[in-house]
Amino acid sequence: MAIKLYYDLMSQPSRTLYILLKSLNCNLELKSVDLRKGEHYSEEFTKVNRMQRVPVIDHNGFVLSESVAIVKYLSRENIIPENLYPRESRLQARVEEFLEWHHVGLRLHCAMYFRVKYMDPILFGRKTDERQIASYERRMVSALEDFNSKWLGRGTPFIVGESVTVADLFAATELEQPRMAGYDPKEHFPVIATWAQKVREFFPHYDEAHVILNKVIAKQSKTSKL
Ligand SMILES: N[C@@H](CCC(=O)N[C@@H](CS)C(=O)NCC(=O)O)C(=O)O
Repeated sequence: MAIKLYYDLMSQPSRTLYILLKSLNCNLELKSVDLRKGEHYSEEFTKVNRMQRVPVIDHNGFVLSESVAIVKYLSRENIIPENLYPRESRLQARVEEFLEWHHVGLRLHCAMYFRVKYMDPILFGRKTDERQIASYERRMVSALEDFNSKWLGRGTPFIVGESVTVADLFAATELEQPRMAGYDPKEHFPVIATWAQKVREFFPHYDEAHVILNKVIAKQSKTSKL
């Protein structure tokens, strides 16, 4: 039986699951939910996820939201292999230590900067106050400094040691998001740039998952040059 993935490639945790599940060659059924068209508010999708958010999986009738809960479940079901989600207790704890930190330590700040600078003007048709943007940017940069020095930059190429895990994928897809609002963490943090390139090279579907995002960025830079 297939795993259905409800997703939108504009969503960071959706991209994580898309890249991960595609790389596993499992029987994957993709169910696109276009957030920009408000498809997540439809009656049909609300029946799938009462929280009206992506990503969601449906594994043989078992429906689950929240990306971290999803990767934990798929690991227990032996769908995510051990190299990406370690089974050894302490190694697994290290991955989960990052996943716990990630949501409030990194994702919150990158996502809020993206939301305030990029999404709000689109959604509400008004420009956000520059001081407000600067304040969100400061918080994001501080989070990136922590990520750069306290999770990376500790002498190993990846967040948990010598090889890629889901922790790296969650972080890498998140750090793509502020690029749409004009801030590329790779341009400011060389350690992040080196690590991000390795994560990108590891996952065969990484670029494919970022095609739409890259198109948005390319369109913006074309418009700003006019
Ligand atoms: N903690 C959730 C976050 C899910 C989430 O916030 N999804 C966003 C896209 S990244 C969404 O569906 N937003 C729709 C909305 O807020 O209306 C996870 O990790 O899966």
